[in-house]
Amino acid sequence: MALEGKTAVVTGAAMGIGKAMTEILLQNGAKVVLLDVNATAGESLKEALNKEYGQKTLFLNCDVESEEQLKAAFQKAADTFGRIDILCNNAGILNEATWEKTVSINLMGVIRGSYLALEHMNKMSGGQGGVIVNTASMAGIGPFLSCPVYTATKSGVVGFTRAMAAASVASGYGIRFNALCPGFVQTELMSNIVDRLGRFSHLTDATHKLVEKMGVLSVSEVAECLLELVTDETKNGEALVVFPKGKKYVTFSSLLQ
Ligand SMILES: NC(=O)c1ccc[n+]([C@@H]2O[C@H](COP(=O)([O-])OP(=O)(O)OC[C@H]3O[C@@H](n4cnc5c(N)ncnc54)[C@H](O)[C@@H]3O)[C@@H](O)[C@H]2O)c1
Ligand SMILES: CCCCC[C@H](O)/C=C/C=C\C=C\C=C\[C@@H](O)[C@@H](O)CCCC(=O)O
Repeated sequence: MALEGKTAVVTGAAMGIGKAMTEILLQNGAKVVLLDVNATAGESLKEALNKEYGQKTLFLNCDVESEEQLKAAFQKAADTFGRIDILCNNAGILNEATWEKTVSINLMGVIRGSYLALEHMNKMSGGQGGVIVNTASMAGIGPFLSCPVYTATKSGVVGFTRAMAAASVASGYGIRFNALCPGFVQTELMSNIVDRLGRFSHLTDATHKLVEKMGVLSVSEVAECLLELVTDETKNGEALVVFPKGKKYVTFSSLLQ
């Protein structure tokens, strides 16, 4: 998929991985609608990006926990740029103390965004198709001992993404669905780890040891992998794991073989 003339929506776009995703999509010719609850960071980033890339971005203050806000944001995106071709369901938090909120944002927010995007992208209802990339985590592939609920949300994102990829093929939606599964990435989400682990804060040292063992990625390394999942039209139903040493497409064994 060439990105010139295409429009992307990125959730959690104001900082971290979402900001890097936004930048690489702009660098490759797409228009980008940034959605985030952090209006200060989002507006500031939009201004900076419009200076660098021309009027090719829109920032909308949007909470992925809200069906109403997401619905309005997708409509504004379509009204402004005429189409939605790419969705990056990236917004996410890590907080085992507020685990219901973690589920609502990380998993339910991805489902909400995917279903609302279908209304605009689905070839069976007048859309032009496209691609949806859901930001999961390496914790969505292997259990992360100090974050069981976070692990559950990311495992759910992987499962939902793969099922939607199959449903899309069977239904003729014309939309590819892929999961992006980074290891540890240097962002705000990795700050104050002890406070994020809630009842598992006694496992902070074990977590730090895992970080040391696995290393830490830059947001740019993750964004490069997003670009691959967006532009390579052979990729559908994939889970791409990203490590500091490289990347790997996960092979899932079939239960029927
Ligand atoms: N940092 C890592 O080690 C790492 C690794 C793998 C996966 N991830 C995932 O990557 C995604 C981005 O995380 P990050 O590391 O860039 O974190 P971050 O905290 O730096 O950025 C997250 C962004 O999402 C926004 N956000 C949070 N809740 C929101 C909501 N309800 N609605 C809209 N926006 C919201 C925040 O305001 C922020 O701008 C998350 O899904 C996270 O689980 C992170
Ligand atoms: C505290 C920061 C949280 C960041 C969350 C983010 O999503 C990153 C997750 C990164 C890695 C998760 C790794 C999970 C690994 C498990 O599969 C574990 O079982 C691997 C054991 C590795 C080993 O000891 O050989």
